[in-house]
Amino acid sequence: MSILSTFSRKAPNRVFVSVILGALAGVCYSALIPLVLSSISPADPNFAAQNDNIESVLSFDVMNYKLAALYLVACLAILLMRSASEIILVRVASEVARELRVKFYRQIANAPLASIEKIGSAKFIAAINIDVPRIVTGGRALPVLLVNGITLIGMLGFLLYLNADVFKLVMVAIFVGAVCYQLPMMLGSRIFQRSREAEDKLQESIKGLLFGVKELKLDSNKRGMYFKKALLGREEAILGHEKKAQTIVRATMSFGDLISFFVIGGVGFIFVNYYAITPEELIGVVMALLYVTAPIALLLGAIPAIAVASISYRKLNRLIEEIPHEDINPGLVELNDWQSLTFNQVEFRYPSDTEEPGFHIGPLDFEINKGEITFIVGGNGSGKSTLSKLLTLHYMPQAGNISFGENEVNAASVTSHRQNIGAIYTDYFLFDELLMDFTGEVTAKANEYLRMLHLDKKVKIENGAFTTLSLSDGQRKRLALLVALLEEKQFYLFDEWAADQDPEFKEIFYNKILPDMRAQGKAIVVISHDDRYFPIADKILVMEQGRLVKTPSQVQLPEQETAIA
Ligand SMILES: Nc1ncnc2c1ncn2[C@@H]1O[C@H](COP(=O)(O)OP(=O)(O)OP(=O)(O)O)[C@@H](O)[C@H]1O
Repeated sequence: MSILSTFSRKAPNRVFVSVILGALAGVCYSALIPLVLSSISPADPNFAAQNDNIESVLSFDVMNYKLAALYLVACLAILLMRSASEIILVRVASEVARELRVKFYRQIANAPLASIEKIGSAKFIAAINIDVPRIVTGGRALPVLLVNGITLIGMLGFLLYLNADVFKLVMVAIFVGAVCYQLPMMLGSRIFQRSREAEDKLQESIKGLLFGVKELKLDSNKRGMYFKKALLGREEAILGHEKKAQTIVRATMSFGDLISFFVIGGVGFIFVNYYAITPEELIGVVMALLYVTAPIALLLGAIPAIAVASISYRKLNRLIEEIPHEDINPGLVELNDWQSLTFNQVEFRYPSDTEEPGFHIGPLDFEINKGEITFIVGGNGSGKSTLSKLLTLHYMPQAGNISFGENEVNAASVTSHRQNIGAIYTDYFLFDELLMDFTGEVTAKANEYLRMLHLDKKVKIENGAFTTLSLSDGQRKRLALLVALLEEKQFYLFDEWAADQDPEFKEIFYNKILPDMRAQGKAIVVISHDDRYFPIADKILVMEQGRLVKTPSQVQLPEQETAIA
């Protein structure tokens, strides 16, 4: 079983001990009935001597005290071994959950950006929040399966010892019962699978609700339609699947519970008429069959959790397989100093799921120099953000090459080149922690930037973290700029940074910060529609339909050098 193998890969020794303890608990369980029966059976040769075999323990008369002591020991052994088996496996399950999540974090961090964008965040969140806990729940049900499975085997052995014909009857009943049980269970499992697929889509809708709550609140009609189509529609679909699957599973489980009573009835009312069976044997058989109903019920109860866990396990593994590992050297290599970043015949195309080919960019040829400010301008959808991801090495060229000075960017060096790049994208993320070594010098600089960006009254930096992120959009973006500046990179890209800043901060950004950075010898690329500030640029690249164009058709450029494709 794949879940058990995951558990045993994680902690082979502990899982082995858990299995052995579970098995021993099952053996002890199955020994309880024979012990009681041999104590009270009149057919027992010791029975006659039982009255002589009474001991007083704690002022109670205990008949057949040796067997009683054995019974007590078996009970205590069951208690200890079953608890230990379950505790061990539950702990391993928690560790497996943590490991699965960490594996996932690493996989996401090491995946190419294009793959993460294609798969979409909802699927990742669903996997972490739905599949991992289900796998753990399924794992926790394994000891139940084990203890009760062994008990069942033990009791079957006891039945064989009591009466071979009854044993055969029970085996036939188990076979027929298992077939009748498995078929609907498989159907239920398939419906659970459909429900799980629907949950991915629901996560997407929940994301829409959270991120689009402002728009939805403004328009009741829109909100109603969103609830109906995206949320309730998908909820209904999941509910329908779950109800169907649970009905099948629960009905099948109840049928499974009854199998042993059918067998008891069959033995008590029919079997006795055809086969010779002594009353003592009959009592033993009926007791064993009654006793076995509880393990069967527990066994059957554990199966749905394990079936659901298996579905989640497969789903998780499929997703893990779907996330490619970026085939690059994760280590750092020595790089030569560089003055220019060069694009040489660079081309990139988005993959497409339709007949229509994905957006294509290139071939692009240009240089970005240190000590210069380069603007990238162009209309919506012209490919500026796509180019920004090529410039910051998240997308790799599918043709042509990118070099920093003499160093061509390749799989061996890309991680090292990325260390030299700082960027604020349009969909930037602001971490509340400043993830850097905080020396006195850095603190002084951070405080200076806070003052310059008029944030010193709003935010402080304490223990390497911002005291608050409850800020306006413009203020948050200024904090992102502060972080970027503190990182002291050689090459910076700002994608529409100033778009939501008021004139005062636009002025500071374009006429103070950028020129200061240029004076420090940084290479700076600014994607912008702020044509008022185009004069500060040393070079302007104009994008149109994925290409650099000579004549800007959508933007009015100042009289200045325009870089050409
Ligand atoms: N992740 C993606 N997968 C597939 N196609 C994409 C993806 N991102 C963008 N595109 C496509 O690439 C084209 C260029 O988009 P891009 O975001 O680069 O333009 P842009 O110039 O930055 O536009 P804007 O000024 O509106 O931000 C668009 O037609 C878009 O459909």
